[in-house]
Amino acid sequence: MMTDPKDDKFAEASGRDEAGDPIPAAPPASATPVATPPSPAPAEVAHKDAPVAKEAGNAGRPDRTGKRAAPILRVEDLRVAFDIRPRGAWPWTPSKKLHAVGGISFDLAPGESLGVVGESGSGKSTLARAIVGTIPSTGGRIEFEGQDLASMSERQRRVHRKDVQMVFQDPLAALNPRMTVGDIIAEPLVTHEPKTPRKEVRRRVAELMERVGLLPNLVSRYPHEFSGGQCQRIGIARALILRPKLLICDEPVSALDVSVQAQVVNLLKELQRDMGLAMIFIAHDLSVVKHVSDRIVVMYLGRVMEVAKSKPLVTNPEHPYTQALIASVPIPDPVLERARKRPVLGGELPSPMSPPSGCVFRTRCPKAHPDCADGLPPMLDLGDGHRVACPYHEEPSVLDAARQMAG
Ligand SMILES: Nc1ncnc2c1ncn2[C@@H]1O[C@H](COP(=O)(O)OP(=O)(O)OP(=O)(O)O)[C@@H](O)[C@H]1O
Repeated sequence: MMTDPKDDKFAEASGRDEAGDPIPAAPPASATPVATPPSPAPAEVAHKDAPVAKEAGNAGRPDRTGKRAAPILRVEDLRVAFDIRPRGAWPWTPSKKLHAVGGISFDLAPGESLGVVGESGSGKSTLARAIVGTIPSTGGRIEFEGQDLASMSERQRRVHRKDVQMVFQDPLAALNPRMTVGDIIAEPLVTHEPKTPRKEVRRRVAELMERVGLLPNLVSRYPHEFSGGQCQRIGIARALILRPKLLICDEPVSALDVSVQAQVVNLLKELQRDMGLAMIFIAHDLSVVKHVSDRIVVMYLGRVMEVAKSKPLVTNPEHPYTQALIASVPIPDPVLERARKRPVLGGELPSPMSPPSGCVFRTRCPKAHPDCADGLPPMLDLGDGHRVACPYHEEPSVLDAARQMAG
């Protein structure tokens, strides 16, 4: 089973998280161009008589009194579709709809960290952009601090843009090559709070550079003088300068070397905890997501397949898709990896222009039943915030089959 710490690419962890899992270690710094200081869907059509969860989410952590905090973010039956017109088509040719997000629901509590995993094309970035407000939703509702995003006034939108910040996948591409690092980090502050005295701007930039592990005296350098990991630290500092309440990290480490990935993952985890940030951490790699997330949402073709706290999701996944994702995580040791037999997720992700009827995963599901084509599977509540969109989740796990194959 992939959750064995030995199988994990962060296995050289120096400590353990509260779930008892190893946390990624900060490996020795790789050669870098400049010095870095020591780093400080609700059920729609149920086709079984099964208990149905109202939401695919769960408003976050209990506070000291045991009460659950009101969610900072509530996503309810969110849909995002794009109009697609074939290249070279006549202007009057009717466009087709590409359903990138097809009815997603979850909650996020203040200070909670939520992982979102799924293959490329499952709608993760579209979900992120809809929450930030850079693309409109075509259905459902996004509430931030109780305010419906779609009906916000211009003033409320400005506040929302400050409170919700993003860290992007390609750090170098996300930074303006003509601006100094100091100006890049300061830009959101100067734009949103233009009356901030220059001395205070400089102070906050220096403080953040130090906090993310960059020497403040590099403030006048340009992005090309930094390594990929350092550029991502610059991107993180820029995202934090407005002291946001929610940080959305969209594949923040996928473009980085594996050794640097662990450093950046650790940094994000530390910042999230120390600053009490709510965080959505998007990645296709479950072994990265589990280290930073209190809970994980598993997406497939624009829909939620499973939601649970990180530990149970990884050790006891219920949905065949989650099981297949876990079974397909490679083992870093090439000998063990060659010896391992694992069920490979067959076929390609279907086109979101014409998704399968019923359960969208059924065309690749090793457990598919004929009635999976009949209607959307119910989102079943297994207790403790664990929800799964599969009425056949109690059948033997795909992972059990993998273990048997491996002998
Ligand atoms: N602006 C757009 N116009 C048309 N289609 C889009 C647009 N943005 C995304 N899509 C499509 O929506 C679907 C979901 O894309 P999205 O980028 O959200 O997935 P993802 O899970 O983030 O994948 P990746 O990990 O590759 O970024 C894909 O089929 C993609 O081609």
